[in-house]
Amino acid sequence: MEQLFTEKIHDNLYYIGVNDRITTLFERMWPLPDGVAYNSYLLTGEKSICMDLVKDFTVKDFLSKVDEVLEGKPLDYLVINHVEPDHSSGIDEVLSRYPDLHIVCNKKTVPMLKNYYNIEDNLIVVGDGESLKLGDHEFTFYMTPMVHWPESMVCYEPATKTLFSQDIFGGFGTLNGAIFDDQVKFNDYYHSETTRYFINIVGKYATQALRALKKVGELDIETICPVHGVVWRSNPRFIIDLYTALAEQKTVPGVVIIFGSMYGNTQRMAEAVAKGVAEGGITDIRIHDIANTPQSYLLADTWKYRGVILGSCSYNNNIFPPMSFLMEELHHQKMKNNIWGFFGSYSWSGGAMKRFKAFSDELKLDTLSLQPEIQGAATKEEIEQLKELGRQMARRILEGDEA
Ligand SMILES: Cc1cc2nc3c(=O)[nH]c(=O)nc-3n(C[C@H](O)[C@H](O)[C@H](O)COP(=O)(O)O)c2cc1C
Repeated sequence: MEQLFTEKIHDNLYYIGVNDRITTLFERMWPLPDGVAYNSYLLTGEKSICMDLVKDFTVKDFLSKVDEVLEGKPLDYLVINHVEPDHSSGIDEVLSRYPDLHIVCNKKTVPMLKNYYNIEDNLIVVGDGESLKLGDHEFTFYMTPMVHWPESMVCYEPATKTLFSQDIFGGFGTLNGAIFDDQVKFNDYYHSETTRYFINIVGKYATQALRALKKVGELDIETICPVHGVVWRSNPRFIIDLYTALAEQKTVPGVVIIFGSMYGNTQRMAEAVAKGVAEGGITDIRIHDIANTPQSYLLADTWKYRGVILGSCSYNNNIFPPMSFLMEELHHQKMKNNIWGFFGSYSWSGGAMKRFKAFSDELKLDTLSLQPEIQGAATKEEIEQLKELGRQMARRILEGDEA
């Protein structure tokens, strides 16, 4: 069991979240090498109000924290900014402890609460830009649809300039004793875990995220309380700017090469391409074997690097299946700021290169003209061609930098 602690954020506002060090894959897909926190917040005063809940198996710790702050007083309201079960599946136990609890939500949340939890009573429905007084606290709600669920909203308390931002501004990683941005070395660890969280969870809704960030950016904010990751009390602008840069997909002038290879021939081709990229003057180059690297990190690097080069062997008249899965996810991401390169290998009638071409055409990708398709083991001349593909990519990236 984790060390239980609550933390005062300011007068009448407490952190009552929990760390999950047990779940190894977020949404059963995205690796959690250092767990994740489910943040929840408790406001006290004339009425007690909880902002979002926690995942069902952590609810016992959560309820202990509620007890610690409320000292036997009842919980009056629960604001559900987002129904995703990592923030709501503890609700049955919370309701059995506090049966008179009223739930504040929006109209899209109502059918979801019925659908997941058979909850229909004691609901207070708020709309976009609407204010609501609960005891001596007053909140304004803003809808942020599809960031990253349809019913997602944020809740702002003007009196304290506090934003309860649900998944927006969240990141992977537990909170290790400290909860505030000024208590952690954000750039050492949380930065990459926040970036990966954004790309894996929110990335495919980047357009909606930009819309939400614009709305939120107009508020006068002193504290941001997200449902994952650190609480921003010293420099909330930092996380707003980081999320905005991610939503705009600002790429760096480097190249990621992702290859799929069963017997090593395509891997050797990837090494030759990388050599060409390096010869072309690019210093930031990553190579991933698609079979060894979780999709989560592949998506993070394709989002990050301006140059993306995919290479694959053929498999049953098609492309290597893990590459097919990656392309399906990349299709959802709708990335706009990359330069793409492709190479394929085959032995008889091919398959990989056809898929790459269809992918590039369908998404109207900015693709390099040289697209080597190589039978079996690459010859000396073909290795030179692969290096030229790398050099072509480097030229495009560096030209772009000068422009
Ligand atoms: C199970 C399997 C299925 C394959 N399917 C095809 C295919 O449909 N068309 C083709 O041209 N080559 C096919 N190949 C051949 C490989 O694409 C070819 O051997 C390639 O050079 C393998 O590259 P690698 O050494 O990087 O794994 C297949 C190979 C295997 C083992």
